[in-house]
Amino acid sequence: MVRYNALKGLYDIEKTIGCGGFAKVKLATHLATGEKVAIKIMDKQMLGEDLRRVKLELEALKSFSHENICQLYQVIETSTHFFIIMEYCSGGELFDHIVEKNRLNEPESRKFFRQIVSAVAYLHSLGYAHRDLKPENVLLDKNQNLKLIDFGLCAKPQGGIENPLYTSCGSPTYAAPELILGQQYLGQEVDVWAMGVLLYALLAGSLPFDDLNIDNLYRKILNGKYEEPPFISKESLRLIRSMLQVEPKKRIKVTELLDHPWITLGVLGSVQYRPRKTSKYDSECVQVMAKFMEMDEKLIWNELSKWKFDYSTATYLLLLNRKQKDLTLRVISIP
Ligand SMILES: COc1cc(O)cc(Nc2ccc(C(=O)Nc3ccccc3)c(OCCC[NH3+])c2)c1
Repeated sequence: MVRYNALKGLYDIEKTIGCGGFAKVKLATHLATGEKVAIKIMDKQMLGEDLRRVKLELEALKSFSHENICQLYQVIETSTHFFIIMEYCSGGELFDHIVEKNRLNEPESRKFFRQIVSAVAYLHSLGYAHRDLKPENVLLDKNQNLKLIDFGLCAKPQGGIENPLYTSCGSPTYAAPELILGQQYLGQEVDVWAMGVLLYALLAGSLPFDDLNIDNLYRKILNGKYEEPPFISKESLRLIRSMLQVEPKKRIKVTELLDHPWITLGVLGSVQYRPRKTSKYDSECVQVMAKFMEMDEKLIWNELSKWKFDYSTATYLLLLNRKQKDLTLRVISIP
């Protein structure tokens, strides 16, 4: 196991839980609280011009605080590496959950899709588009709450989300027609298309557009035709159809999804997308830290409220986590 000096005394690395492109993700323990975290480790040499993307993603992650978005805890930058310490989503990938059950019924699909709508509406409200929504980037925590991950392709167009983007990115299977055609596009419209693919995957247990040959796949996406399995209800198919509109302007808007009849079926109200309450001062957690750091509470909060995403930020957020799980608040040692 490679040892990283930057993590010494702060985190204990256990195993690799994911790797892609220029990064690997490790399961680790935050030593001061004993809580599990995920650490995305990137070798700067291998990043090349992706270094700019990493910095964009970090700026984005620092501004996100939402129940259904994997939480950033700490950023450590050395001369050779970036370490992004994040929420550990112990329920693994939604994709595996769908495969395991073959497909999900409508109520379970609705529960997950409401959380996706909440997370994407929140992102869009901050002027960001995810641009790489796919089942592999949708994880679950141990209570089966959904967590969006991997904002390496997220974008905040200059001048606001209404302005077009040009970079073609994301995975072809979930890519909207305008992305494939290399046309300028709106991030939020591309996200709605990908949400349509996700909802289809939840209900059908398969993908609406799939082909091993990339040209056939592109043709199917541009054609916008897909199989409508008999076991999916008419209402569900109507909602999917409103998202998988080849013409971006004909596609339903995220704001229309918030109180869509399919989304609110039964007693469920419209989808809310307000931020998590972590930015609120929690005296119990601050007191626990103050006691162990032998510092004045006000001084601690003074530092914490700067949101430096240092080890103290990680400790505070992880103590909040423990409190929300009704676990004892303990700090073993803060270096
Ligand atoms: C903001 O959230 C981000 C941003 C980002 O750039 C990368 C990640 N990556 C993560 C975060 C957490 C996990 C994780 O907890 N995975 C896991 C846990 C238990 C069982 C199986 C997986 C992660 O997993 C990597 C593989 C997922 N495709 C990646 C989060």
